Amino acid sequence: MDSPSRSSVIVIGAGVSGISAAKVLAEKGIEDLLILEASDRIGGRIRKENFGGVSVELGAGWIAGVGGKESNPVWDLAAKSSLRTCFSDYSNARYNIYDRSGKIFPSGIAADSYKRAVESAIQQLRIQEANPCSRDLYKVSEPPSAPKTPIELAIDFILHDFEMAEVEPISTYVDFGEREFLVADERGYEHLLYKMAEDFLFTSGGKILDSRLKLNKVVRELQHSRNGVTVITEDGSVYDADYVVLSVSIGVLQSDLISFNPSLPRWKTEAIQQCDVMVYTKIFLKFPYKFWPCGPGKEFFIYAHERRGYYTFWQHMENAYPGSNILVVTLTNGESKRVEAQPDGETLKEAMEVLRNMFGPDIPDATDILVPRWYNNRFQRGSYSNYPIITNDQDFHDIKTPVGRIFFTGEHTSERFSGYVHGGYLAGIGTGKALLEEMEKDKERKSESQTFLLEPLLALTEALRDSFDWSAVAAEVAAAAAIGAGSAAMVLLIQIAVLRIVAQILFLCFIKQLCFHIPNP
Ligand SMILES: Cc1cc2nc3c(=O)[nH]c(=O)nc-3n(C[C@H](O)[C@H](O)[C@H](O)COP(=O)(O)OP(=O)(O)OC[C@H]3O[C@@H](n4cnc5c(N)ncnc54)[C@H](O)[C@@H]3O)c2cc1C
Repeated sequence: MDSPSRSSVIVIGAGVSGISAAKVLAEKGIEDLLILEASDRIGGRIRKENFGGVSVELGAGWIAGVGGKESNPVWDLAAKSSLRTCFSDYSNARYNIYDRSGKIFPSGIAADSYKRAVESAIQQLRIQEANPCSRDLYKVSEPPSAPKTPIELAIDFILHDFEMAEVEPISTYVDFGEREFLVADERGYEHLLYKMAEDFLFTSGGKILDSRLKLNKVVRELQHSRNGVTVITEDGSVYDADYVVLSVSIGVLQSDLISFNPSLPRWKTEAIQQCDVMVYTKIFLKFPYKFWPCGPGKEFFIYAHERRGYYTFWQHMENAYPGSNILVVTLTNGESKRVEAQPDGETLKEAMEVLRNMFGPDIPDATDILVPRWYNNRFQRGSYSNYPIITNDQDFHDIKTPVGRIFFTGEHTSERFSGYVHGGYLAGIGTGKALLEEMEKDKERKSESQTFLLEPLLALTEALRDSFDWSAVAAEVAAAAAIGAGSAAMVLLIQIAVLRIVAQILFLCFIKQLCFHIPNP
């Protein structure tokens, strides 16, 4: 447990948005800045792990949105940090759709089904654009019309759960581009965060600056008032700050991990509850050798099953790490939650059965499996925010609007890029700047109100002091003495005189106090 301390700003969460907000503040000279992170590492949903001899990305893996008119800032950071990436195009997956007997659907059938599914999704979008009140009509994993055949189900899953560009309302997005690059670097995607933070969170020897970043600090309560915020962590530590930047995920905001005292206003809690949370799970399987096709256009393949999203989307890691013999299968939402709740051995059995359906009974067993659990992680509660495709501007506005001295950031507060690393990065920068402006305004308000009110109040104090008639009090006391010692009248007069002096002193003290504690207007 730490002893109480006070900072100008406390940032809660050391994911990409928390770090980018903190960087903006640190660069503008906010020295007493503190980051509190619940887990034992920085990165949040950017997380690498060593598996099967290479670094695999359990969370974000792609730098999405490259090659357009505007430059994606995360792509720029990656270039500056010499992060190794490889081009990755999962739209090719549509030509590698396997049925349950291991046959690949002829490309004509696949292309036709795909075209029909895209057209139907776009048609739904148009209906929704014309009738924005029906926003609940169209949500991921609630396909507008229920497709019947396994191939249609598989395509529908790919289109909606992977939000492929064809069905996104592109008009609302700044064009960072449609190309995607897979991070293939042993240092992991998180290397970008270490690079971002190296100037202000680490010593020159690479050690964490304990005065700036505290790990394993699970924030449980925020007590806030117009004068500041008190942050209380699970281990009983108490930290005071003028402002807090809260960068935890939308899933955490929807959970009861952090309580607010006083409670958040209704407009805020309603906006938070409006947003869906997507669960997206990449399961990694290590094999003794390759048995899947590996040529150009074969990085991704799809399994068409009558159960939507059942081990549908597969990728091999030969492009990123040749010779690694690793396959990745992606599950989402209901299937993710189901798999998170069962032992990994069960998941391995299911995945092997699917692979044997596609590639025959003689393929080798996987030698290792890695199943991330984003939904059951109480510091995440899901993978990323998933706003219904047509979302009311007011919801975005309310989700990021500060409540008193608590500022909200995170990928879910990014209107144009929610769900993405660059969304989190840009949201953090935006929140850092907004907070700096607020701090500046606060300073101006304080000095204005002080010069505005302080001077007249001080003048009033002086005038009262000067106008106090000491000689009249002395005369009253002398007159009382003349009337005669011991008389009741004299005692009364002396009491009145003393009371007047005490009242005057108290009044002067009160005015002085008032001058120095003028609250913010
Ligand atoms: C499986 C998966 C795949 C993804 N794929 C991609 C992709 O390919 N490309 C892409 O651009 N994006 C992808 N994303 C999304 C991307 O990872 C996120 O949008 C982004 O990393 C979110 O950053 P953030 O700072 O908003 O939140 P986070 O990274 O979640 O940071 C919040 C931090 O707050 C901490 N925290 C939570 N509660 C508390 C508490 N009570 N007290 C203190 N600290 C707390 C958490 O531990 C965490 O470190 C993926 C995400 C997942 C999970």
